[in-house]
Amino acid sequence: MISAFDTATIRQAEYDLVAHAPLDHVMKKAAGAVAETCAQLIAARDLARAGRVVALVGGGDNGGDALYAVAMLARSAIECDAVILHAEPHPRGCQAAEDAGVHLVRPDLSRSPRAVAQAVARTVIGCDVIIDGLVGTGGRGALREPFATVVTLVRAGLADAGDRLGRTRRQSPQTGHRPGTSERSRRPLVVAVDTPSGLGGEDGSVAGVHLPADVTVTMGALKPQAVLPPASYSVGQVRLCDLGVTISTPERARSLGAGDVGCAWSVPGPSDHKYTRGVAQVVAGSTEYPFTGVMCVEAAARTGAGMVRYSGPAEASLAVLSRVPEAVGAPGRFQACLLGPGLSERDDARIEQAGELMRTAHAANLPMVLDAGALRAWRRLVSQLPGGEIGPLAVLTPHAGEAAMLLTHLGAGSQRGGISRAEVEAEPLRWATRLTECTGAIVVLKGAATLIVAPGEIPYVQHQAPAWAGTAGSGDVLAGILVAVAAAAQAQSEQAGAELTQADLARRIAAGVWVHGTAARLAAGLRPDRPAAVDALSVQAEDVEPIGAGAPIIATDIIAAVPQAIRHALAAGPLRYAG
Ligand SMILES: NC(=O)C1=CN([C@@H]2O[C@H](COP(=O)(O)OP(=O)(O)OC[C@H]3O[C@@H](n4cnc5c(N)ncnc54)[C@H](OP(=O)(O)O)[C@@H]3O)[C@@H](O)[C@H]2O)[C@@H](O)CC1
Ligand SMILES: Nc1ncnc2c1ncn2[C@@H]1O[C@H](COP(=O)(O)OP(=O)(O)O)[C@@H](O)[C@H]1O
Repeated sequence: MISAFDTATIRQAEYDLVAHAPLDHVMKKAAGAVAETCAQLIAARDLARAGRVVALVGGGDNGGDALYAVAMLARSAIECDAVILHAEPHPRGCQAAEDAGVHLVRPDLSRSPRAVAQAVARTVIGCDVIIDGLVGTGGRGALREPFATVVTLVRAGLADAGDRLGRTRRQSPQTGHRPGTSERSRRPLVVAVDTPSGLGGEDGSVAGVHLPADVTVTMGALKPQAVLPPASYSVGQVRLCDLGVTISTPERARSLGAGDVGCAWSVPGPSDHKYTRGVAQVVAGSTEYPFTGVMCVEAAARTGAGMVRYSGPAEASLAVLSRVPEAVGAPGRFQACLLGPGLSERDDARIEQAGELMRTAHAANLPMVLDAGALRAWRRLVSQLPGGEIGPLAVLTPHAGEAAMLLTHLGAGSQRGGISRAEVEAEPLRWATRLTECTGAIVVLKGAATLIVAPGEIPYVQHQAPAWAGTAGSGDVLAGILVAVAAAAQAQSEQAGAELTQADLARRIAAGVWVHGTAARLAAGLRPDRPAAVDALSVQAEDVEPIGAGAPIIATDIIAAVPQAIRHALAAGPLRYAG
């Protein structure tokens, strides 16, 4: 499990730590992790020369970390510059850097932000690694000048370097030349100290310009920006430097890893059979989208449901049964239902059928997954339930557009009017939380990072899915996985004679989201574990996964890879013994 804590909590824990150990001692540990990371990245460039690092230094302890880091690198013969962008940089850090032979660049800070930024841009040209030590946890609000212009210009320079690299690659068919490893990684890599400068929001929101990192070496514990979108899209690979801080307050957000999923996963034993493994009922597909049901049903079956029942229009049923003959068309008992993928609001018969199943599930307190068409038909469906309440075991799976639509419909926005998709994308945690508050349901807000939020619970955020997963039908596959997971959770509770709780269901659903993302990774040819926050010193440079790694996939490829993803989770989970 990866846990992120509020910045204020971590800062307090750091204060408690430095009350017992000298701050410089702790800073040198932090700086050591940054230096080690830079050295690994440079080693992976396979250069004929020693490599060159430029640190951007602000006025706080974050700048101090950067200065100590370049001091360490300079002592191992790497050429280092430190650009001092504050009138009062960390004095002992400056001294250490100077003593180690770091070239200190001091732009005239009385000049315009553009002039200062140009001096920075000149210094970073041709370097291998930029250390971003402008601001860390002490950052407040949007970056001020000259940092904002410095960051804007450095970003533009990095984009340019990337473009030039792209042109080199495109030339290769004519020249027959294939860029080598060092050539391919010519763009300077950005290593953020603690947190990329400009990413200060506690809820993952981003205000103003920021410097995206390839690697973020974070100190003590993960900050919210490391896991919460959209900020988390700019942290690159996160490496945790364990300073030995102790935090006893609850997390801000958590992410399940393979081992957690392995623990949470229902595995059949000798006394199990299809009914104890969970029966999933799917209402999906329509005359307009007859194949949607195929994806939901096959995904549910491959996720391990004991049985999948399917209801849909005749042409869709035919498509489902010819692709998944194991599916059962007859109605009957079920432990969780999925309503909505490919459901057209104009298809009254199907909406009526979904409504009936929803009433059955609601009366029996069974989990139900509501996706796509069921979210659009919210008013018609939910008004039929006692008190118009969907219940705690409902799982809503909107993407940002559907979440905006539902929030608007529920009157959750400001008085001015509705909520837009862009607003949800800018503050996904805020709006997913609002949606759980309005409905009492578990909300799975889909995106590059998918949030799983239940009222009063610590939210889960899962980042496994590569961007290749954003393809038509991928959400239907997810919905199929989730109904199987929910059915298994309900079946297991029935076996144990206990009620399935919302918190337990939310955790299982997060495990299902992990399986979807990991299956997409495997299908795209990526290794199953996305490089994640781990011990700073144990990771190799090749663990930095570039954007665009992998290959295109279609939704059915994800389904095919589901068993392999589950196998990976079970292998990482606990050993299980019968009895
Ligand atoms: N404490 C510990 O135990 C350890 C702490 N460690 C490290 O220290 C970091 C925290 O250090 P910190 O508290 O000095 O804050 P830091 O992030 O450097 O920022 C302060 C500077 O930023 C400036 N500034 C703020 N907002 C700004 C804006 N919007 N735009 C522009 N400037 C802005 C602010 O300026 P001011 O507002 O004061 O004028 C001030 O100069 C933490 O992230 C970790 O890396 C490690 O060494 C391990 C041990
Ligand atoms: N950029 C992205 N990176 C990773 N996953 C993505 C990205 N964009 C979309 N996804 C995932 O793809 C799925 C798309 O779901 P949805 O929008 O409902 O598609 P559809 O309705 O076509 O099935 C979701 O699981 C979402 O998390």
